Amino acid sequence: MKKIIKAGTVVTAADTYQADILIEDEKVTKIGANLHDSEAEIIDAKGMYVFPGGVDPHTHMEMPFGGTVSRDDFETGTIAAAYGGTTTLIDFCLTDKGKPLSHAIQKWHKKSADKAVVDYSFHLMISEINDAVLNELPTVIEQEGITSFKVFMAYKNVFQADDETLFRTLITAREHGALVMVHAENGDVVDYLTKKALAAGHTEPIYHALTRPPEAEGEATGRAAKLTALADAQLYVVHVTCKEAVEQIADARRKGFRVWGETCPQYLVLDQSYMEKPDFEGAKYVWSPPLREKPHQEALWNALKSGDLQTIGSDQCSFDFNGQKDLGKDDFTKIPNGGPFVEDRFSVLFSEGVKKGRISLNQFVNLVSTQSAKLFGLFPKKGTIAPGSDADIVIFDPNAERTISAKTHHMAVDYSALEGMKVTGEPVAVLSRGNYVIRDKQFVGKPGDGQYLKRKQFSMNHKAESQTVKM
Ligand SMILES: NC(=O)NCCC(=O)O
Ligand SMILES: [Zn+2]
Ligand SMILES: [Zn+2]
Repeated sequence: MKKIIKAGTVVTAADTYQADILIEDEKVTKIGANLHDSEAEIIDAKGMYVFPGGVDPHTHMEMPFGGTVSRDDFETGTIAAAYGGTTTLIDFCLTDKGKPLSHAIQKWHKKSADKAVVDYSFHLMISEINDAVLNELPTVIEQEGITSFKVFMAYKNVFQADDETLFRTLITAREHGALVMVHAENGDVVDYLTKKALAAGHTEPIYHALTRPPEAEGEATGRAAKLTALADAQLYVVHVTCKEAVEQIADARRKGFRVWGETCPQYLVLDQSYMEKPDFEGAKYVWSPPLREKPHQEALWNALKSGDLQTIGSDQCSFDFNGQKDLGKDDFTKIPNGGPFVEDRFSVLFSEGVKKGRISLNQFVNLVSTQSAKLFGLFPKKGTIAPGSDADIVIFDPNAERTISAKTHHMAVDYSALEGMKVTGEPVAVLSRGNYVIRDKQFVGKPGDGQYLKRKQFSMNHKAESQTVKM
């Protein structure tokens, strides 16, 4: 069925203009004034922004972690994403040492294929480099279209890889045109500080933050950036939380190295003091790296504005407060790390960023959609509104006001980290490849309609930043 989105304000990373959009066969086919087609359904977007669907580069759906499994799966998680204006997400596929990579990838396909309501793809965790892994990687890249590898520099004795593994992954990624992602914290330092805190009898949630200082994140970020330079490779640092890490990324970029950084809405709007809430409520705010003291928020906003950080991920990894977070009631190290944000990523950035004058409208689109599509090999199919692009479109009321609450959100988790927060701006309708997933603020999609996306390789002549972003 053809559709024409009429009279909206179309916003891309590069432009803001008034136009109609014709959608045929899942694609945008025409953009212009006064478009007409007698067969098309007309969608009135007067007074609305028309954004490309959000691309969330960082989610963990139904992920085994911390002795439990993250609460939102590919069904509830992608429905919540759609409500929030996200039409593509890239989830982290966890591998097991000693097992074929294909084993993990098949597991992730099984979890997602019949459940996802919007399109999705996978990053692949690399925990070891050996002949078996090296032999399998060309298939992973060419047949599965997985062109980004994740290495954890933290979570000692669980996911943490050593520097040799990181360095060899970087070299391998360069050879295969893939992008390496790191969780950058010095896991050995964190492990030492954690043991010391526990030995001193400190068990409360706040000690999660106190044992993971910003310096440990800055050190690991700098180390990863330097190894990237040495390997002549390309690096994406996930969930950057602090000034120390931003400085390392900015420094590497100034020197011309191919290093990018992501932050998450939680680090922009919440701070370390939340972890001191009484009655164990601080556990709701346990992420790794942890929430930081308030001044770091300023550094992150400045980095988004200046371009030192380029993307916003949700790091969706939700655990119920009752029955999951409380695994750590007597020991902060047993609190499952992570929180629910896939639904709120887009509107929090609009409300706190654009509405409060911290970033421009076009920077907003770049951060929540375009730049992730470019870096992860999905552009221009995803991440923009242009003839030939998938018709992944958000019709957004910039003046709608609402209060975030677990009572009304669509994630499967029993709390919201943003309970009571007022935001301005809300998706009214969301299209995924031309089909409604959200209509009149209600979900109308279908589990299984989301398609798995094979992604392009990261080329050495990558043009990720060549398109001008309006400031
Ligand atoms: N960030 C977090 O606390 N949980 C999700 C796993 C990760 O990204 O490290
Ligand atoms: Zn992480
Ligand atoms: Zn994560």
